[in-house]
Amino acid sequence: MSTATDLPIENSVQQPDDMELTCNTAPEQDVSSVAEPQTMTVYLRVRPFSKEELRDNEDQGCVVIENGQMVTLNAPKGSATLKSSEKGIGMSLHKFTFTQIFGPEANQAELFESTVKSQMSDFLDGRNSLIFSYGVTNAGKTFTIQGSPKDPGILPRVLHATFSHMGHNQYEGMDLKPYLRNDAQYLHPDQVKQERSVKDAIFASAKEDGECLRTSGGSEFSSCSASRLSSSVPSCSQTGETSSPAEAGSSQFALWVAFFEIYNECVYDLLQPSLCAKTKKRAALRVCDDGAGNAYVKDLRWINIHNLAEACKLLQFGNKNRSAAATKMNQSSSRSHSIFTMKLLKIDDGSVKQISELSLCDLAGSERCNKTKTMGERLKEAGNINNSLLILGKCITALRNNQTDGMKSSYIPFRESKLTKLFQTFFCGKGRASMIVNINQCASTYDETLHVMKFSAVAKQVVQVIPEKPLEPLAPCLVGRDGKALARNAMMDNRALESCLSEEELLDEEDEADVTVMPQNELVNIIENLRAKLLAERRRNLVQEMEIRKEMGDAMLQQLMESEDLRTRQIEELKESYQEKLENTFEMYKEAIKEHAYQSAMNNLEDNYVPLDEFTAEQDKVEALRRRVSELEILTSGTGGVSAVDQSSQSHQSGGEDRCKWLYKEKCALEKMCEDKQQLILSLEKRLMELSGTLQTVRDSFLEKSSELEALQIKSNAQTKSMEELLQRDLARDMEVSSLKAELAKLSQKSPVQAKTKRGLLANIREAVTSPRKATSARTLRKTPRTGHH
Ligand SMILES: Nc1ncnc2c1ncn2[C@@H]1O[C@H](COP(=O)(O)OP(=O)(O)OP(=O)(O)O)[C@@H](O)[C@H]1O
Repeated sequence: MSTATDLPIENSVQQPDDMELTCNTAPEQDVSSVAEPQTMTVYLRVRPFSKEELRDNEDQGCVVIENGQMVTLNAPKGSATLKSSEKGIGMSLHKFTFTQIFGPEANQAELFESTVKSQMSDFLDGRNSLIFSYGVTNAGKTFTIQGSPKDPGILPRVLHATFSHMGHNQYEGMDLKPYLRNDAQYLHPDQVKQERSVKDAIFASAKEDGECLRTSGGSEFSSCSASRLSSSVPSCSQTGETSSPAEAGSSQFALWVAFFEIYNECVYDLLQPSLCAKTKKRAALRVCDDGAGNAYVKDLRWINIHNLAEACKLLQFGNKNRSAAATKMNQSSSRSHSIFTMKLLKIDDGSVKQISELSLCDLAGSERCNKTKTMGERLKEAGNINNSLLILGKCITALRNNQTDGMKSSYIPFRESKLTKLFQTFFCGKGRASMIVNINQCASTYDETLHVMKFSAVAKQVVQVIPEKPLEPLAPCLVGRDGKALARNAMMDNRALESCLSEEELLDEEDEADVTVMPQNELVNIIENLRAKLLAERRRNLVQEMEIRKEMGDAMLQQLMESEDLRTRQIEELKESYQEKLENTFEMYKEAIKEHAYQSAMNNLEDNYVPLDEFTAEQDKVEALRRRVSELEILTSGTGGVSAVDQSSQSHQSGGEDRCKWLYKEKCALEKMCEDKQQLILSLEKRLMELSGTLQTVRDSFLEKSSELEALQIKSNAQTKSMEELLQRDLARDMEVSSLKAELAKLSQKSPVQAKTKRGLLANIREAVTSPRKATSARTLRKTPRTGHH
């Protein structure tokens, strides 16, 4: 078994020729019992050339099957691939390996035996499976899935094997029916009746069509396949590959099938009887969510079948409804993805114990518009087909990328197409998917075939985790006749699904759950759960909010304290600076006052200057007077006690009293004088201050005036200069005038006419009046220029 080393589509184009694209090869492995992750199983089937193709020289050796697992693709002449490789872009030869390759000679039985059987076992053992065929149009996809009446494909063989497995243990009740995606429900007898009538109607219609088609020879698949299969194909139980009916014990089985197609992104039920009436427009079905993340087709018709013949009739009926539209490449080309789904209900004691699903999907052709020369409606179809295939490719690439790079979790666009939405569960651990790639060997479709091969190279790198036991959610939830759930496995393994889904997808509101079909108590439970979740979420949010608020409060407090500190420091600094400034100002004032006091003192000294002799004499006088005063004071104070002095100076008493009075008066006068002097000093000081102020003002104004004066001086200097210049010019002119006068005088002395002119205008007029001859000549003289002018 080789290892998976395939490169993604983008990279593989640039690989060197000798590099191989490989995939896991496990043809013989029974994967049903393996719980280990596996890469997706991808088979290749190469169909034989048709006569027309050989005639058209389509065989150019494009596809060379090297061995059971490897194939080489050689770009033929005229293909875009060859042209690109000639330009140095890409290469002309590509190698691919597959789980197993089936050449043109491989028949349907071989294919079934080697491919689908393991998944068949899964299905019969209660696990889900998906098989889809992929390839360009006309590559043999439908042939592989359905086959022909002579050569039945995988689907009839699966059905045959299933009925063989069920044997006689079929549940005949028809009152247990699949419900939603993985559940089952009990039906009322009325509902059972209804089911039967629907089935009969389909079979009646199929019978008519069968007759019609048989006569025209156009039927691809008919009930004759059933008889062919029954006679030629051994059942699984016969080959011992799956559990036999005996092993199933007392369990009974019910097989329900549905057949639908996805056409232009709309889901249509292929088992709707009304479809046979061609005038009626088909009703598109909705893809809903069952509440556990599984998509299902709402209102899809499920038919309970009991044998292969019934299954074949349904297939025939459904095929007729398929949107088979002619294209240039294949007149019977299917333009839709058709899905045939089987649901096997394992019933014990009248209740469903297990439900498994097996879907076979026949994808529409993967061709591109330019090849098919599609127009109008066909172009729209091609767009939708290619889009859903593109989304499938995207999903598979994203799955592979997420799996190869554990750190990566890119969005997987399952919800972007109906096809991938329905297949999603198979890629998320809820079932196994395998792919059968169909190719033709035609040179004309080489480029498309190469694209398909590259896609499959990516697909087979997708890892699937297949559980050993059936998954819990696959076990059914039984819904009673009243619509209430009868049993439910509480364990919902959403983890696997969530790991594949992005948050975006989980919150996708478009993904509507079909609540109308849910029983009431389940809805109540859902509401309760949601309420509990909401409460828990609110609580968590509240705690989170409180924590955030606390954090914010702490941060703000810290910030406030820091700013408070800063402000206190700033205030201290300001206080200090102001204090300093104040002290400086105070010192300045002190100095100024001192200076002023000194100046005042000096001025006073000058004013009150007294010569030294006078001052000494005066001082002596004052001293004498002071002595006398003190004597007198002694005398006056001791009048009563000192009788001796009284007696000795009795005669001088009256004179002393006078003297004392005088001295007292003198003293008072001196004190008054001192006081006056003091007042004078004060007033002088005041006056001095005023004068200083005035002086300052005068000085300021003086300075101002000086500067003005200076400016005026400069201006006047300039004016003086200009005046001087003018004067000089006048002087020069005067001199010129005087010289001219002198010259004139000289000339007048020489010529009398000139002198006469000098006499003035009045004298001239007078002279003209007195002398008519002269006046005429003067007139003549005045006229002359005028005449000359004319
Ligand atoms: N393995 C095969 N052996 C013989 N004939 C085959 C084989 N595979 C396909 N064919 C024939 O090739 C033709 C085209 O096959 P088929 O209709 O299955 O192609 P397809 O891929 O389903 O095309 P589309 O996508 O348009 O539906 C049919 O006539 C079919 O019988």
